Amino acid sequence: MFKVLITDPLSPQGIDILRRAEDVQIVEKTDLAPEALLKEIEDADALLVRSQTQVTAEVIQAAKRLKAIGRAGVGVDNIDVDAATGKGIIVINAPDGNTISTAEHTFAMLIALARNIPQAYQSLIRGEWDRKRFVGVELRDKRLGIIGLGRIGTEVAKRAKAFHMDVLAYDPYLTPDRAEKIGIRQASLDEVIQTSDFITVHTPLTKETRHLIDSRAFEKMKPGVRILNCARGGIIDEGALLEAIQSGKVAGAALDVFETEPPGDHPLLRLPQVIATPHLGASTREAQENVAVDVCVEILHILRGEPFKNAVNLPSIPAELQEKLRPYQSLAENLGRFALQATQGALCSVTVTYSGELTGLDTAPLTRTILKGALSTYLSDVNYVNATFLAKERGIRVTEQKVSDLRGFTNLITVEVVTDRRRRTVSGTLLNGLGARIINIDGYSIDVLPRGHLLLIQHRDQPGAIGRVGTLLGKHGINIATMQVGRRDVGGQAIMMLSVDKPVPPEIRQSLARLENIETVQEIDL
Ligand SMILES: NC(=O)c1ccc[n+]([C@@H]2O[C@H](COP(=O)([O-])OP(=O)(O)OC[C@H]3O[C@@H](n4cnc5c(N)ncnc54)[C@H](O)[C@@H]3O)[C@@H](O)[C@H]2O)c1
Ligand SMILES: O=C(O)[C@H](O)COP(=O)(O)O
Repeated sequence: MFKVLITDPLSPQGIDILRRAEDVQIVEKTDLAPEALLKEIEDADALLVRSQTQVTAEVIQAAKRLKAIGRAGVGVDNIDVDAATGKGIIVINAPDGNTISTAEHTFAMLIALARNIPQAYQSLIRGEWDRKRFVGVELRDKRLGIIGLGRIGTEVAKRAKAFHMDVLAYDPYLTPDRAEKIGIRQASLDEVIQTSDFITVHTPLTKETRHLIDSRAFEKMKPGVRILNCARGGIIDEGALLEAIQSGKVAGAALDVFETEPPGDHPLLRLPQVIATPHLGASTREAQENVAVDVCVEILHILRGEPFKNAVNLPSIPAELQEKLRPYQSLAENLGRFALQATQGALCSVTVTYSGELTGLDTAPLTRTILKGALSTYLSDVNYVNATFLAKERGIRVTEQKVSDLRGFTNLITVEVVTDRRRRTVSGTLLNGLGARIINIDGYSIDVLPRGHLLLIQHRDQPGAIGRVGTLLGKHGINIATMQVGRRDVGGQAIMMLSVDKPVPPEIRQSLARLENIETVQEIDL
């Protein structure tokens, strides 16, 4: 039974999906105090949140079984994604479900800001009839500067064009092709800031975008500019905005989000030029249904070990590529495990070489699997999510290359590991209809099924060495299932690769290593 903890209000349409799942126990506790969350998360398998719950490193550390954190929405700035990645916890979001709602909300704010609608309404319900004070401005022919032209920014741009606005956008990751397709002009941040009549931000809140609009930016703006933030508090420096409004530089601002939420008695909210909503961008029935359904479906997939999408801490793999790589996954993991177990010592670097039909594919997911296999030799909590992160954290160099040398196979994966003790190279292939095989170790050709208990013995190619190994294992009741011998020169260095029916205890391995002409003995468990 999987415990799914829900700590922010989620649409019942999503929760019902989990309710119908026989392997899920739902614990729905919104407004948990931080201490109570630390307790409740301990035995949870998944956590579902919106933007309110602060999923800090402390919360993630307290979790003993957590496999996934689902964000029913876009922004994950309330989740310590690095801490989750370090612990191998998948973080997913629901990026598409609230785009239209947030774009429409931004547009509602834009019009309300241009025509002073909230202020006029307040005045009217106070019993006044003031038509002079609330004279607004038209949107037609005004320049709208959009900072961040992703999903929401693009929808805002389309609506602005319908209102005959002159749309300019700054987004460092926007290609000229996309800008042309949307029908807007791409510009530098400075041009957007200096020439726009309205400026709206639609970036995530990151180290790069925090206070992207600060006092220096306000200085460069056109007098009378109007500012909108329906993305994240903190992209605009609230102190600088306050000064810019008070000085008369900025004519008005529309804010849906704040650096601290709720903002409390914020000085910006006391200014008549500021209109605001309490983070309502995604608050429509449609958006909430969309994001809750999306995230609940995906969380079930993750818990059940099925393919899923929208992971924030994993690169997304197109379904077609996943299909092509799937047969190689187990070989890749076993090559990683084999290489490091056969080598021992502190891992310094891993080089993976792909040949044959693999050269035409994006093999990064396989390299990640190889790393997972290798690191699982000495780390207990390594998984597909944190393998690359843990390797980086430990300063392990990971290199991927593609070559045409196939040695007669249609596909070939070669893993070279370098530890503080030695270097080892292991190659494997997927044989058509016969499954995976390890076909080479350090240049010695072999043919071994990568599974079960294996013994890798390095010896000198002398008469009697093989017999002595067989006799000693037999004496201790260890049955040899298969044995392969590889050598380069007669009488020189050689290897034996044995698969045995049960684990070989350390004292027997030591006895084997003391036999005449035997040099090293490594046990490998796959
Ligand atoms: N108010 C709300 O209720 C609400 C609802 C949904 C989303 N949001 C916020 O809106 C943000 C945008 O959502 P989205 O779905 O459009 O995301 P998105 O990922 O589709 O778009 C973000 C865009 O910002 C751009 N960007 C990143 N760094 C930038 C920088 N330094 N300068 C300029 N552009 C930069 C990216 O290239 C991308 O195109 C989310 O991150 C979230 O914080 C708020
Ligand atoms: O990033 C988002 O999706 C929005 O800010 C919505 O946040 P919410 O789920 O708390 O409304």
